[in-house]
Amino acid sequence: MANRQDGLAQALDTEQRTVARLYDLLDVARKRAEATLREVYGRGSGAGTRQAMVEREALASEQARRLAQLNAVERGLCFGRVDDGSGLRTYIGRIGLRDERHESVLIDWRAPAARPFYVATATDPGGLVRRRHLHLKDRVVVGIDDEVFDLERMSEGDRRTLVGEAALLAALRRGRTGRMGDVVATIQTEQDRVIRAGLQGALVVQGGPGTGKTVAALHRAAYLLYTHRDTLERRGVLVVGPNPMFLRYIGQVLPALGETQVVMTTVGEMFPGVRATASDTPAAAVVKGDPRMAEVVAEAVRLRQRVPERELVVELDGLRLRVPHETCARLRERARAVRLPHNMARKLFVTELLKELARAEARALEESLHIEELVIEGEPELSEPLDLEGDLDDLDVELASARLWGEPEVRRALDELWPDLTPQRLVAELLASPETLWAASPPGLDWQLLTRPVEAEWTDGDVPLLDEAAELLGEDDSARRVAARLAEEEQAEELLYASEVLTTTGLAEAGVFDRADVLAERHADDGTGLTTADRAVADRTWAYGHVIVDEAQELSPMAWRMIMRRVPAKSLTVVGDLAQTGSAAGARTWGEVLDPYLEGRWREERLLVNYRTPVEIMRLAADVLRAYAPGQEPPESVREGGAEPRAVRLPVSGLPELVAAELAALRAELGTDGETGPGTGNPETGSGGTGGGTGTGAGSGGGAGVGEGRLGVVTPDARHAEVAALFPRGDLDAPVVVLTVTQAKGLEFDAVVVVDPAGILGQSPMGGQDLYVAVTRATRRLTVMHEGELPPVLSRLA
Ligand SMILES: Nc1ncnc2c1ncn2[C@@H]1O[C@H](COP(=O)(O)OP(=O)(O)OP(=O)(O)O)[C@@H](O)[C@H]1O
Repeated sequence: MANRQDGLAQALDTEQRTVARLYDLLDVARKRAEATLREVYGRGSGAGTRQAMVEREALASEQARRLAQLNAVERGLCFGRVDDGSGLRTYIGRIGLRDERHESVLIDWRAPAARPFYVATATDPGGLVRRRHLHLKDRVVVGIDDEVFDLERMSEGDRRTLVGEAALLAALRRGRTGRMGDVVATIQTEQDRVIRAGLQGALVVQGGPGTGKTVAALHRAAYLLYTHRDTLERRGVLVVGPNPMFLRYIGQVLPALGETQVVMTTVGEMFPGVRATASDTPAAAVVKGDPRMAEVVAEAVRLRQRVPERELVVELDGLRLRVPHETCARLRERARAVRLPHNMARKLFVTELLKELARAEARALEESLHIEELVIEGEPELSEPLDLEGDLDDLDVELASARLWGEPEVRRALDELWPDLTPQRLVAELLASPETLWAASPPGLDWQLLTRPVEAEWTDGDVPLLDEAAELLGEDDSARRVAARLAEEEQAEELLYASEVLTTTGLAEAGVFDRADVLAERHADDGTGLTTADRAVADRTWAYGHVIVDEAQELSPMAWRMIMRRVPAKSLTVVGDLAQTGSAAGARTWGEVLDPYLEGRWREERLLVNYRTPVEIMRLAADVLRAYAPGQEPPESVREGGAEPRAVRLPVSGLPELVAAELAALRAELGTDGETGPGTGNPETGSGGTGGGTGTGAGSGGGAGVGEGRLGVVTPDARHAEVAALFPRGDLDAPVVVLTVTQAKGLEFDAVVVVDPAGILGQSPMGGQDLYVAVTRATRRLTVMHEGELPPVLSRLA
């Protein structure tokens, strides 16, 4: 025993020396980046061409970005080591570092050389004899976990240093922080396959609750940006999540990994300038998500291209300008035939119709002259009838057209026939008009479910319709382009000013980092001061280099159309669980949603191990799954030994007391766990507080707020307000959060109280799936609160 203790102390000592050296190198790298930054600013801003200024900004931006990255990796810089049979040790960390001789001493986790750390297994160790997990608190090595693949090939000394509780389980024992952390230290082999899959093509990641789909998808984003930096920095990566709450939950993961070129959004936010705040009934959501809605929108656009029944008549200064129905119809066909979007084709229609109006004006004038039988004194009487129309040459017509364009009466008439439309106006007016809906809908579509007042707020289901409309209408984006150019110029000036301030005031350390953060956001290539992400977000037609869709089972066919437009190269990661589909408009199979675009050219990886929900809770969840999604298999849990889930019959007014008791029980549990940290028994407690900042989550450096514990109360939609009113308002970081099932999707809590399971089951045709989602959110404790009878599917709790 004494020997083993000595061996461990020795191992800790050795690792400490290595780690200290790595931090020294990190410090050196930071100083270098700071010095370069200082030097760049020191060159002054007044002198030089615009070209020189742009280059200077680009260099500064690159260095600032580097600095931001070096700062982001402070916690848990190095978390692993692999030994091969020849005695070679390779250290794995959040970033790659080289020593003074330019030799690689720390391998970035995304680099190919780091792969063995993630893929070695007992049956296929890939030449490794040992994998070691290092646990750091600040810059100190506080724990070591070893997995030995080949004891025979280890030296006696090394054998004495073997230490080990599985790093993964240690990571999983932490209390939740309310934010997702990164898991670079404990990525599992099956997840590694997902993370490092090639950039090309579409990959579906199907897996039950808690199998690490989200975590793997986000690490994949970081991996792809690292491996295909050139392409993806220019084009960006889009991550689509189910709701803003979820985006806040995962929002910390990528910055902690040092990546800032990722746009995170929801379907409801994907149309610039629109934010979906209302929701549809399940039945309306199904109709809005139906792929036939593309035809409805297209028909709605066509219906706005009108011709007058008999003739167009415009009254102007006492004259009646008439254009016959046939002429208007011919012009409409001609404008449609160019196959341009509506607003572009309008230009053609309007130009031609103005010419017709110019001729009509000449005709009307001629007629009026005839009528008045105008005889001008001293002039010979007209022997020939007037032919003002025939006398018009092209230039006359053009001039007359321009004049007519300025007449409000004429404008009104043109707008009536072929209006300039925004997507918002088209869709709002469509949904507010039963006549148009009826006329635009194919037979069999329940358009009656869609009607709503014209001023109603947007829903998630409306956004793909707006996007569809924008495609068909086309944007006259000249005003937007001018505005964007002005904004860019303004930003460049601000940057210049800020640099001058920095140069004159000197670069205080804190100032460097503040500035670095700002600069790191800026794009190095174009000198405009906008990041790829900034530009992508503002541009509906932006083509991303890669798109990751999380909780992808929720998306309707119309939402898929919108997403596919954003990624013409069809480089996609689609992450979800068909057993958790809560939206009635969502997916039943992956083929059904993807084949229309990919024709079978997608592959699927399955994640089968649940890292969140303990065995005890999963048994109950499996009952729900069997009842409501009989074809689906629940994942296998790695956690066990937790509390058995229980049911409590109570009125809602008793909830605060129940929640307080659950929280106390949880804290007692976490408090105990907090005493027994991973590895050597050293706790890694309390270093991360509330999970803001760069919470490093699993096994690599604290940040989990152990001992606090978070509890989620999950309610049916209809009872959310009533339940939420019983608790002080809490966001994700608060100890108690009240959520609907939709909001809770993708999130997790140490303890969960599910309120009114019958209400959840009955709230939509997908109520069974909703209940499955609700009961799989807990990492430790689950309580079901019911007022009436417990639904039979939960009879295990009776
Ligand atoms: N390799 C790992 N190491 C440590 N923790 C992990 C690992 N994989 C997953 N986890 C943890 O398991 C939990 C569940 O992961 P995640 O939320 O990604 O699952 P999911 O498959 O997206 O779940 P859901 O379908 O319910 O949204 C998270 O706390 C995550 O940090």
